Parts: sequence; structure tokens; C-alpha cells
Amino acid sequence: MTDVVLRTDRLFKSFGALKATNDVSLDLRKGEIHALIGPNGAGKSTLIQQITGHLASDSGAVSLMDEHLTDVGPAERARKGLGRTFQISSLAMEHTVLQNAVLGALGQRGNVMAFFKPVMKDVRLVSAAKAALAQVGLAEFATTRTADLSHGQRRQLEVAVALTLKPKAFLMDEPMAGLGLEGAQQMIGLLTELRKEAPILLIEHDMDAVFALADRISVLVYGEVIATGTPEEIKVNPEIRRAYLGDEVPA
Ligand SMILES: Nc1ncnc2c1ncn2[C@@H]1O[C@H](COP(=O)(O)OP(=O)(O)OP(=O)(O)O)[C@@H](O)[C@H]1O
Repeated sequence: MTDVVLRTDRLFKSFGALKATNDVSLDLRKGEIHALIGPNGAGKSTLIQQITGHLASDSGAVSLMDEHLTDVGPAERARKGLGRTFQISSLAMEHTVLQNAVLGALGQRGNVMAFFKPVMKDVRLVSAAKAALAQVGLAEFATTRTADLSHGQRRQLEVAVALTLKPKAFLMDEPMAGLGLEGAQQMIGLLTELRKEAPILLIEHDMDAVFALADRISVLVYGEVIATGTPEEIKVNPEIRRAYLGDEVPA
């Protein structure tokens, strides 16, 4: 199908006898938010890491815009357009918001500060970083120390860092984690806008957010996708209600 941006084709990953992902094929289409839900330990983070290249698959393939990424390392996948936000923050807390965004634009993460001064003079990188900060509503915090941001603002900064590389697809691992009601609402607004730029594969435990945001939902149980469908289809699927969702589905 022509509107497929990202595709996994029969991905497998075992840890010893445990099949963390078991024959996972799914796709992410232009303009959509595709949520991946499932109980703790279902294999969601494993799958994301197989897609980003941080974890080598036992077998199967990942492609972005029909380009096979299987033999491509994580940094190169990011440069090719796989944007990612992390479950655990990878921000450099002692540095400013703008410096973190510039590191993102460099394709670097974490504490790679040794060559920082020249990088901050690179007009192209700095303007990409500033544009990303403006997009997530953090323009006025450019010179703020990252440690001084609220938790919600750090989450927004994570998104900005991913945005600097102008991703073709986003992988987001629990962007709502730890956010209060107001922060979650803000993040929902941001993701609603971002999906127009690049589709989002979203791992999220907050079912209200998932059902408010997702165009499609895939349910992962014991490493296997047991269903993919619209929120309405997932909501009324008795097997899924029994296996996982229970009373968590919003009415
Ligand atoms: N490096 C590893 N070595 C051994 N087992 C692992 C490793 N990483 C994950 N697992 C196991 O693989 C299974 C899937 O874990 P994974 O973290 O992918 O699940 P998840 O759906 O993301 O869970 P959660 O919702 O709690 O984040 C779990 O049983 C986990 O204990």
C-alpha cells in the first residue's frame, strides 16, 4: 500500500526460552497515530527497540518508506527518519533546553558535550533546534536549564529533540507517563498536530489518551499481535476485553 511509511515484517526476538516478540507484522501509515497496547511484559518496548535497531532481531525485517533497515545501525536509522522519544529521559539535565535540541539536530543523544561550543555556532543546527522548540511550545525556555523544567515540559522537549531530525515516522514510548491531567491534555494536543507531519507509533498505558488519539490500535499479548483495528473495533472485541482491557476501556 502506498501510504505505508513504516513496516515491520515478521519480527521475532527471544530472550532464552521467552519469546518477547513473536512474528510481529504491522504498519504505520501516513497521517495516523497507531497505538500499541498490551499488558506489562507483552513485548512493546522490545518491539520498539527492534525497530530503532537498538536490539538485533532474531529474524524479520523493518522498512521505512520501502527502504530496508535491517542492516542499518540505530544512529543511521535516526538520520534516515526514524524519530524516537524514550521511556526514560535521555536529556542532559545540566544543559539548556536549546543545547539539548541542538544535540538532537546533530543526531546525538545524552552527554556528548565535548565539542559543544563549535556546534552551538552552527546556524543550520541552531535554527533547526529553535524551530523544533517553537513547534512544541518551548521557544521561550530556550535558555532555561533543562533540570529547571517541569516534568511535562521535559516530555515536550523530548519530542522537540526527536523533531529536529525531521522524522518520517515517530516512535513514542509512553509520552504521557507521569503527566498530570493538564500535562496529558497538552501532550494529546501536541501529538494530534504532529501526526500530520509524521505518523506516530505510540506505546501508551493511559487508555483514555490511547482511545482519544489513536486512529488504529494493535494489541500485543505474549509477544503476538492478537488484533489490529480502529478504537471502536478494539473496544467491542470480546477476546481483547477478556484478555486485557477489562474495565479499562473508556465508555
Ligand atoms: N534484555 C532482556 N533480557 C531478558 N529478558 C528481557 C529483556 N528485555 C525484555 N525482556 C523480557 O521480555 C518480555 C517483554 O518485555 P518488554 O519490556 O518488551 O515488555 P513491555 O510490553 O514493554 O512491558 P512494559 O509495559 O512493562 O514496559 C518481558 O518478559 C521481559 O522481562
